Amino acid sequence: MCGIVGFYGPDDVAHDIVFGLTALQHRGQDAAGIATFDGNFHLHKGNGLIADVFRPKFLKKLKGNIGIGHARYTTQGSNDSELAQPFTTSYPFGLSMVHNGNVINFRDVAKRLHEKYHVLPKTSNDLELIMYTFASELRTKDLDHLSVVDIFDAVETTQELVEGAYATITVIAGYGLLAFNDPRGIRPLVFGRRETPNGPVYAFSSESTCFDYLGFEFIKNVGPGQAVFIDQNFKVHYKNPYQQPKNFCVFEHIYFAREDSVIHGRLVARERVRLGKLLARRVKEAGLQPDMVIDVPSSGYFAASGLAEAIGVPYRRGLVKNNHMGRSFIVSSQAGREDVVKKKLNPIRAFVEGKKVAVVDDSIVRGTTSRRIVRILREAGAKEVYFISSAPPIISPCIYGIDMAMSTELIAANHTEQEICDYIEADRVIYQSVEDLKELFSVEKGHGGSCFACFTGNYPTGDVTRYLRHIQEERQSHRSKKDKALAATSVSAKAPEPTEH
Ligand SMILES: O=P(O)(O)OC[C@H]1O[C@H](OP(=O)(O)OP(=O)(O)O)[C@H](O)[C@@H]1O
Ligand SMILES: NC(=O)CC[C@H](N)C(=O)O
Ligand code: SF4
Ligand SMILES: [Mg+2]
Repeated sequence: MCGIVGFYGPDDVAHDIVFGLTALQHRGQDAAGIATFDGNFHLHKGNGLIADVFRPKFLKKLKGNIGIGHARYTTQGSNDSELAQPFTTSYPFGLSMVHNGNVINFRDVAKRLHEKYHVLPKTSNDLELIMYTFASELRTKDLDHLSVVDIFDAVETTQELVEGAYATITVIAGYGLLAFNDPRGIRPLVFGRRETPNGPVYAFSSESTCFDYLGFEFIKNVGPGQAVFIDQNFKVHYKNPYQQPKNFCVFEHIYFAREDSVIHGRLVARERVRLGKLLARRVKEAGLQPDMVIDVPSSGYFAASGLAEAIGVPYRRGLVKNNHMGRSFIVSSQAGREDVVKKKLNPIRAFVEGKKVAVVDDSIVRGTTSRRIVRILREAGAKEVYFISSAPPIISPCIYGIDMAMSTELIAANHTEQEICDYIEADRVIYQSVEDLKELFSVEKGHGGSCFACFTGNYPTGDVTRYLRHIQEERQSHRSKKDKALAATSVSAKAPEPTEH
């Protein structure tokens, strides 16, 4: 995931950036960063949530009427704070860049940068590869008179060379604010504008929800291969330098994006209700007659309400979530995820006791959440528990910016539905069908093409075996380091045994 924003207007933009990132916090909790420019770049980044990283004293230093921000959910490299975005470079121009996504041909891109430009990325964050490819292409232009055509040319070469998913925003010092998407538009990016007494402010954001908070008017999606550049005179330039057929991530609709965001013209909440309604047929075919439908908060809510409506049984909130625990799925170690799930959800016994409960979640990834939930519902007295997933079984890793890259972790990649049901100790497991999902997001229904790779194994960028092999090795080494560190912390954080006197 990752949340990105960029602002350019007549006044300082740091506060807008912080508000914008806060609205996108659900997209990344590992680290956050902001870069602004007022003749010099001002950069502040660190590990943690937006509210922790950007205390008021740091905000004061972030001067400038142009800037970008990032909420990171690590998919490449480690969680170290120096790998947090934005990244900056000073040659051939001052550039500062953020991205959401994942580069999959990073070895080829790194090799070319080295051989052709003698550039060596300093870290393992894939953002550097996009940024240096773009910067290196700018070097080939007339550096005294960089034009909009030159900028879009450099975007085109970057889009041709860099494979994978990348929605990007870049401050080009002294020139303006640029946003471009990968050729297939896998990740979301929207463009908007707000009028102020001093002139217009332009903004880019991963999701439109951020515009609602900040009073921006939506202008357009920055879709497949598209680029938008706002120059120093606040003139907006559009170009589609290099496009491939659209393959927007369908999982953004199922889970990642916020319910109040509109993505490619579709309100996320409404699509989730539709997904819930589609599940009704499967529940009926299985002969299930639940007494109530409950959701796994928060992201299961809309699908649960859609299912309840379609099968004519009451919806209840049967599980209460501690909102301060964050998303378990994007915690980067298994031990950490289990800890979050444990502390996060509490059942309402009076509602579920003695009932046949259909519990709806957006998806089952590793099975950590579902297993725990079935258990707590049974402990609270539920007579039967049917676990219903509004996503189909996830059988293949995502390589486009979602951290479920290891097949070994995906429960549906290696187990039948019955085995999953046994593992999570439910009376029945029901999944959305891939056909129904494809029908809902079909080209005919005006959605354009979608990526369904984690449900089908067909990747829009073609054969990805080489990438998968490499990333699995890399993940394994980061994970084991992380899990060891977490285990060590939980031991040292344990209360000391009372001593006898
Ligand atoms: O099978 P698992 O590996 O447990 O992953 C699936 C769970 O992860 C997500 O929830 P999460 O707690 O991350 O966030 P949410 O509060 O936004 O639903 C998702 O909504 C599922 O509940
Ligand atoms: N989820 C993302 O978009 C991650 C962006 C980038 N690959 C990183 O790890 O920082
Ligand atoms: S593989 Fe799945 S999660 Fe990844 S981009 Fe495609 S649909 Fe989205
Ligand atoms: Mg969840």
